[in-house]
Amino acid sequence: MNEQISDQQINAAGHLTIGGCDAVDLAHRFGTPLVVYDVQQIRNQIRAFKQVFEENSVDYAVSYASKAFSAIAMYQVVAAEGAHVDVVSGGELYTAIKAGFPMANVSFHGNNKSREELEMAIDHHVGTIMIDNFHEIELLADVLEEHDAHVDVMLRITPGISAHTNKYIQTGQVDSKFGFDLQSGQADEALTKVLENPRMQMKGLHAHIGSQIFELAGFEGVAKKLVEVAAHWQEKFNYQAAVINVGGGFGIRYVKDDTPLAPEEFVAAIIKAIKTEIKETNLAMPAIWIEPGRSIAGPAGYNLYTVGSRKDVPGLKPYVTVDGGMGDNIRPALYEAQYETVLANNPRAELVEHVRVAGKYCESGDILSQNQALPATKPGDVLAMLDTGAYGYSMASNYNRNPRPAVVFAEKGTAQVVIKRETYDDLIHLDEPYQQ
Ligand SMILES: Cc1ncc(COP(=O)(O)O)c(C=O)c1O
Ligand SMILES: N[C@@H](CCCC[NH3+])C(=O)O
Repeated sequence: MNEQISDQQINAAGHLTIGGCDAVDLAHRFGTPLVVYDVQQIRNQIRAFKQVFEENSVDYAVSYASKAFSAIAMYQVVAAEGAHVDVVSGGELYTAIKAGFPMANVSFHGNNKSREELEMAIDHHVGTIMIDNFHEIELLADVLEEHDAHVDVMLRITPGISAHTNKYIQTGQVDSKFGFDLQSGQADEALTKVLENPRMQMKGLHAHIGSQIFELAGFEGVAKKLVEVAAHWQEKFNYQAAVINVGGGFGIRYVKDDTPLAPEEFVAAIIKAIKTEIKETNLAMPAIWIEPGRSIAGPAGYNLYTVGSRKDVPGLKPYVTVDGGMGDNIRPALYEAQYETVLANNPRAELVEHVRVAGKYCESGDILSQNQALPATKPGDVLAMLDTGAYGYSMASNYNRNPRPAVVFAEKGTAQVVIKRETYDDLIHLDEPYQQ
């Protein structure tokens, strides 16, 4: 029996529900593979983060890292909940613009923003540019001059902290492609350049140590480090940081063995660490910004699949194959990420076997789960993979020319398509015949 499914999520028919909608009905109505978000859960997590700051009387911004899942509908929900967003590309920015997201609450990240992307940000009055490197300082200075514009900026520093997580998703260690190095004096040099430029308003400093982190120490360490840098900048440059942004990375539970604190508990510890450190300095308490992506989008998302073929070989774990796979969720193949999967039409059914949930892609590594306990299944059954809302659809591909799934938002018993399923015509839409 899966502990991630509460009794309230099972309806009278014994089916899994998502946002009050029957998951089997959703699969039949919209087809599979299908990505479904429980919108209330997105709202609840944003509210939980905001509440921690409010209870601690700290000026703050909860800035949803939209790389976890970007869609017009998602920006609308985040805006309605009064959170900010961070974007990392012209495409995410464009989507936020089309959603009518308040541009003052957008932060633009990225370690190689192009001139066109920076121009787009300046033209649309993006709130904050998160400067990552010296090339960007020059490029932004040029764009601001040409557009006769001003903008708030923050400097991303590399805090020199190796977070305890998969090495592919660590970002804060000294040897990282992101941000200004501290020890070699690059961060100081970057600050000098920004302070010299009257078109850049230096708002504060940022660091992000990685993703899917379970341990408090990394977050407390980054909080402490950022205050140290802020104190050093005040002493050396007489510069007062108005904002300290500690990034995101709060780990979530995917499988039974994952036992993270609740995401908002990480944030409470960060606030405490910053408050404690600030007392050791003459700094005024800055605003604290966080950038959670996974913890807002992840637990709210479900991938629904229909069971098709099956392969049994004596002595080997069976393969139960579904109609999606690495094209809609690359994380198991890329990071050996693990998920829980349940039978949507009877999540409480007795578990009778351990199987591999295989995808339909032409790749041996396309296994969504290596060891999933399941009840008896047959072709046509609907499986629901849990906690797929972050970095699932957002990293989806058209490998094997499979169309990407539809995305549905479910709330209070109503379901709406927020991203249509791709069609075969969508797949060839950009193709041009070769004139040979
Ligand atoms: C700068 C920055 N902020 C926030 C995030 C969001 O991280 P997560 O989804 O783990 O909360 C990332 C991704 O790791 C990031 O690079
Ligand atoms: N895409 C990664 C996280 C990277 C976060 C972005 N810096 C994942 O699925 O876990």
